[in-house]
Amino acid sequence: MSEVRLQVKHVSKNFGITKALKDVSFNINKGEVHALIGENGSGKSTMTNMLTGIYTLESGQFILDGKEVHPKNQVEANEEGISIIVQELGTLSGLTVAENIFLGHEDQFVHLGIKNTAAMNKKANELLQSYGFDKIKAGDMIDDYNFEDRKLVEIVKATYFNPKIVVVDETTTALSQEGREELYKQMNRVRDNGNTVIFISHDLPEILDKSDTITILRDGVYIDTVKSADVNEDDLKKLMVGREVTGDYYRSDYGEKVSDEVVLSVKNVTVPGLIEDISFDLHKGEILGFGGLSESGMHEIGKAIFGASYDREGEVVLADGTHINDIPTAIKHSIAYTSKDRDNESVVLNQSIGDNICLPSLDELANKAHILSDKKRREFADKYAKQMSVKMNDVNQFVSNLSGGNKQKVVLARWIGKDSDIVVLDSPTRGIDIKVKQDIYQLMNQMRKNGKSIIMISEELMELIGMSDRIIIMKDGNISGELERNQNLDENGLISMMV
Ligand SMILES: Nc1ncnc2c1ncn2[C@@H]1O[C@H](COP(=O)(O)OP(=O)(O)OP(=O)(O)O)[C@@H](O)[C@H]1O
Repeated sequence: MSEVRLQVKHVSKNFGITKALKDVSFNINKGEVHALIGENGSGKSTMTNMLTGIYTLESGQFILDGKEVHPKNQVEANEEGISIIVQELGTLSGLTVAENIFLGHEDQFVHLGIKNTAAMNKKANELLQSYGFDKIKAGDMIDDYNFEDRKLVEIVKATYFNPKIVVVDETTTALSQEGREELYKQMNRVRDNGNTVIFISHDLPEILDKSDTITILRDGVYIDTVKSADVNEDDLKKLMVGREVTGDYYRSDYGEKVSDEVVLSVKNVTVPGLIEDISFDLHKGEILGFGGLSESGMHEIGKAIFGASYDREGEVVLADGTHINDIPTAIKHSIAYTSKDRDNESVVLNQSIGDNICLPSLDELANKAHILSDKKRREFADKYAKQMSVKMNDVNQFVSNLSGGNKQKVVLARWIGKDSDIVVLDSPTRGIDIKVKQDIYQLMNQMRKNGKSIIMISEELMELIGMSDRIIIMKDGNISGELERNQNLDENGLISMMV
């Protein structure tokens, strides 16, 4: 019999009229990776945020190794032996790598009121080296590192002190293949030390492969706890959604000819240090996929097209000869863009769902006197929020209060509302549950059939293979290969061009 590490007892949490968790009880054992799954907004992060002191526990109990814990913040949670790697950026700008790793635990480096920065950096460098993250230097500002490397720093921060429970909240889809492997390695290490990982992910094959036990939540209600070895993907889908999930997931067509009409040309584009002399054409009605490792430069392609790169050289030209050099010109000429760094670059967190959805469409929605009525704003936002199944009370709710997947749906709703002709999607289904993922794939397929052109940049090799007419693979800032849509493509074929 495995020993119980954490008892979740009658836990409930309300946010205003939203009942995020309703009387949830279950146990988590020592020495296991325990997955927590459920659709967007089902209460997974609310549960783990309370356990890790990010939210306050409203009613119910967390019993850790037989003792009730009630952390009021993350530092207190760490002291109880609980840590978390969050969905979005969990490191703080303006601090060094070492300061981030030891945030809230600097006391160990303070003597007679003076912080010994050299000692802190030395300890941090030793840790980074022991994880094999030598490329990251303790004394550097965290801002000098990209999203992926900052996640690696978070892994160190959350695991170096050998905690009893590490929560990994929807982190893997923010990482490239190499980053994921690093994370899995650390998750296994935690488990092999007899400790516990609470693992949140929407990737069901990954859940089945990496976890020992799975607890399912639906609409804030506890559904079941099962052994991973006893279930398959379809069982999990049914438990999550409450009914059989059927129908095509990805596109099912092969051999359809893509139009020769070029809608956008990228010519000799260089962003110093990131991408070098990149050229390609995008065709009408085409889904063009971009894959690669984190340092490959593929995420910069989206920014470069949208006029959002600093120091870009070369040209991005539309079929009518318009040059895209800045974001307003891109939006004016019907280009849409969603960034991988959702909270910093895609949504305006401190604005409502309605404002976020209407943002690029304000000109079209306003009357001749440039006034936008509240009714019109609400109707427009409501229509597209509902089309994307955003789980919300109403469109006046702040985006900062939405679950991660629902924030992503708002970003997509904005651009569907705008009805752009060229849509650049960086990591479009990150953090999105299986049902909405299926909707998004169908939507992309419909957009393609309607003559829209899509660039999809993704770490998800299966979605690249499943959805793209053509896939460009990037490596070290250059194009390392190109593949046409065909039934025989597999992940290994792509990976061989990426590494
Ligand atoms: N700070 C908050 N204020 C108001 N409502 C919130 C807040 N945090 C979460 N909620 C709501 O609680 C519900 C559960 O959200 P939660 O983030 O726990 O879902 P989740 O299962 O983690 O979803 P996802 O898979 O999208 O990350 C949602 O309806 C969400 O909008």
